[in-house]
Amino acid sequence: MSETSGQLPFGSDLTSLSEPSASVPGLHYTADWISPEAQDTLLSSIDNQPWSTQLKRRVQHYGHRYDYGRRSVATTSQTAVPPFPTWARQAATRLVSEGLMDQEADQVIINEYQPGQGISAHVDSLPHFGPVVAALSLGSSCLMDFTNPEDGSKLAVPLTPGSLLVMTGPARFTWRHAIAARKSDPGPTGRVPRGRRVSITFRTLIHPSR
Ligand SMILES: O=C(O)CCC(=O)C(=O)O
Ligand SMILES: [Fe+2]
Repeated sequence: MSETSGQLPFGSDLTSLSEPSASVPGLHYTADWISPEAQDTLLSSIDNQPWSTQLKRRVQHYGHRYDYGRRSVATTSQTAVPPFPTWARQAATRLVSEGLMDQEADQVIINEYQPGQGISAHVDSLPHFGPVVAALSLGSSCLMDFTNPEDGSKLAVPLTPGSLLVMTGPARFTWRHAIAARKSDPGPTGRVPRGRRVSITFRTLIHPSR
């Protein structure tokens, strides 16, 4: 794999991608972190939540709400933010027991992407979130684009359903991550159409009261 750029193999046969960290220091990818059955169960739990389906890009927070517009952790609406459901607590505990997070996550965000939707390049808020960010992918695959603003290095990481992506060190603090707003991704044998993707991101808050 190229050190600074390139596209990893992407397609239905992608089962053994194991080292995007070879190119992005601090990035750890685990395919099949949860089974297909567990993915179905999680998606059902998420889909049975009584939240709005009217939002263009559906977002749900647990534990605390982070307001991307204001770049702050919302305090006024704390009571409107549900505590972790059991499945989120179990996953947060597992992340610690497997040594992937030092501290148990106390904030979870769920993002839903319909084909054509993405997320612009960013670093998760440095003042608000701790040193490890872990994202679990459900539903459709997609490519996540990592860019190092210091030297322009790029890497596209395929996120397959059931996979876990953990960002630490430079991957967390320096590199930007993004998902292009498009309906398909380039693959080795042509375009790979996207379906609905749901991600669950686990983070720790540095200042929960701010
Ligand atoms: O959808 C994802 O996997 C990533 C979401 C993300 O980067 C974020 O909410 O900060
Ligand atoms: Fe992010």
